[in-house]
Amino acid sequence: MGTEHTTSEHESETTDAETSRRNDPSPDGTDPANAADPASDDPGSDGADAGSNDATSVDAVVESDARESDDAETTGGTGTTGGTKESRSGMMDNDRDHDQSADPGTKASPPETVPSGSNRSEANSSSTGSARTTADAETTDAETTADAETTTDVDADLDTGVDADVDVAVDHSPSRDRSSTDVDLDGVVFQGDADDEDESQGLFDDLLSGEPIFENKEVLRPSYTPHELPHRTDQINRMATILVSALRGDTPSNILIYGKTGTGKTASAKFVSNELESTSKKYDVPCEVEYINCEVTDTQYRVLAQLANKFIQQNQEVIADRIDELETLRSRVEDASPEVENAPPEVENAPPEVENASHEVDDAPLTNTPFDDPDAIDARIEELRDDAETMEEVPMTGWPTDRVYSTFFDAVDYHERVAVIMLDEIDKLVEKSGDDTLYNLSRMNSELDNSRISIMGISNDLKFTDFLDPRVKSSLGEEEIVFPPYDANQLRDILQHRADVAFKPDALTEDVIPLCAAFAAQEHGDARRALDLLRTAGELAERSQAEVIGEEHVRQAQDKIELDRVVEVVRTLPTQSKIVLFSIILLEQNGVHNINTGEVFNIYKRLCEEIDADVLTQRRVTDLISELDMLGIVNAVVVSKGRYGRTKEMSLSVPIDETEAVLLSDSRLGDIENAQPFVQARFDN
Ligand SMILES: Nc1ncnc2c1ncn2[C@@H]1O[C@H](COP(=O)(O)OP(=O)(O)OP(=O)(O)O)[C@@H](O)[C@H]1O
Repeated sequence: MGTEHTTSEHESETTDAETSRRNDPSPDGTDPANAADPASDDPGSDGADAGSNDATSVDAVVESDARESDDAETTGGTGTTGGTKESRSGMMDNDRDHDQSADPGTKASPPETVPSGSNRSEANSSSTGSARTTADAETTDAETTADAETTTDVDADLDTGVDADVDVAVDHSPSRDRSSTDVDLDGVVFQGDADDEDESQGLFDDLLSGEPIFENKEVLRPSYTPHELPHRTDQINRMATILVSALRGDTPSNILIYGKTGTGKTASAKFVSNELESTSKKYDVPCEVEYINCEVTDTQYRVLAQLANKFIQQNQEVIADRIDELETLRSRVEDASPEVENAPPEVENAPPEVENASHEVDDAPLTNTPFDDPDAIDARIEELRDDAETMEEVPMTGWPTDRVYSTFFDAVDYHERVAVIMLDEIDKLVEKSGDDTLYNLSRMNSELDNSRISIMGISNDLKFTDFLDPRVKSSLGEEEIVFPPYDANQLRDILQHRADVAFKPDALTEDVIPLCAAFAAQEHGDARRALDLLRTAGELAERSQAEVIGEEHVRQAQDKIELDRVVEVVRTLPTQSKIVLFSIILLEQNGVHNINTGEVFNIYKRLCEEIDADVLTQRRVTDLISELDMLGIVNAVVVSKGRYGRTKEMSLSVPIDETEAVLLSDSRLGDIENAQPFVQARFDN
């Protein structure tokens, strides 16, 4: 396999990319918010028109006018976007004056804007069942009806087996189409319920009728990559300082990033990677970042296979570009050639100015190229095609690991480049499959001829390096960057930046952000939790058709998130723990306070017998209670009973009804029809 040194036209690529970004009204070129939001199909304005072409076209004009005005507003926002995107790309070349505050997310939000203003009133007036038609609409419809009504004779073979002449009155008018489709069968008129077929029942209209609170909800989702990361400037600058060597053609040191969950590790690393890649394109320095989430890709085989396939894909693109360039060069050589007989016929017939132009362009196209004659170009094109053909993608299973490794090795070394491999949740990879992958990756540079790799590991487990081979540990941890938890004030800033983009102006009362920040600060300064709270509070407010989000919505959101967490934890408990928890619930339901281990054990035993489960010893049950305590499901304290020794007294820390419902949804516990007798018998043993 030959070695290709890239000469692809990065400058023109960059320009194209920038142009398309400027023209694109969405924050990232693709706006998941708009794509995902069902309201973007403008349900409000369509309802009335279903089934009538005439009506549809009339309304479509009105609607498109309304949309045009919306679009005009949207375009204003687009300018901001382009500016922000462009300014971001200056980070690696020390142009840090970019305006991070102009977040692209501020722009266009078609789904929410459609139902508001003039479109909104049209939506409301036109799509909620028969009583919905407005006076204006009726006038227009009435005018249209007179001309539009036609009658068609249809031979219908009915179920009765009788051929009958059926007169179908087809009414093209909007109003008739909306109200009925009447079938006249030998004088008997069957009234079809056109409302059922052609119109919505207004299910969504009420929900759409309130002012939307969100401007762009996606900005609060975990999948959104923010374009500004307050309170992470130091960490971002440190990463940039280390990685800038990649742009100088040197190998950057490996980096390990630590920090608790939700402290912005992934968001910051991705931000820096995007900057690195866009700057590398700008300066035409081959540098790529490959991201792997090791929670999902957690074996050596899969990590290497995924990397190999990504590099193979990139190599194919590089080869295709190179072949294009060579073919262009080849045709310039042909055009410049005096041997007219070699020229294709259409060139002979071309108008004189075209022929002259092509001769003017280049008299000696091979000067300053490694090729002496056209045959050498052809040979190189052939060689590149062979390379592309021999690059075989790695299947997701089935190959021996050393074959996967060598395929990855060849792929990464195919041309000159610096590759940064970002291993998110790197501790999960080590936990699942040891440190072989990291060992192999960290010693690759000494064997690579054309390329260099650098590893960026991200982990929220500070201790995972304890399990690494000392060589791997020292190589991986060349640079370490710690992400401390956010405090409430920092979370407040983060939320404020996002809220400015996510919500309509004045959608939040002033205590909402501080409260979300305070709740999340209690959860070890987790920005993800803070954003979830804010989004959920907005959704709850929207659901209750409130005009603004208030403190009560944040509290409800906190309860909801907490409950969701509990439900998930309880649902995934092992059966034995579920039986223990169910015993505690039964005791609480019967008014027992300060429940002790003995009481729990007695009921637990009965329940196990009832559902044919193994009965564990009381000591094991005590351990399971401690685990439930650690998960925050029960609150257990050890109390001394004097000469009777010590015991655990416990109470439930989670909502009793919801927890019971989750437990009973387990097929084994759900079989217990009436558990009361077990509780009555709790003192029997
Ligand atoms: N400084 C910040 N500014 C804006 N948003 C932030 C900031 N820090 C974190 N976030 C947001 O918080 C969420 C969690 O961040 P991220 O995924 O980067 O955390 P993490 O430290 O990688 O967490 P984990 O270890 O659980 O993967 C993301 O939605 C991210 O956009």
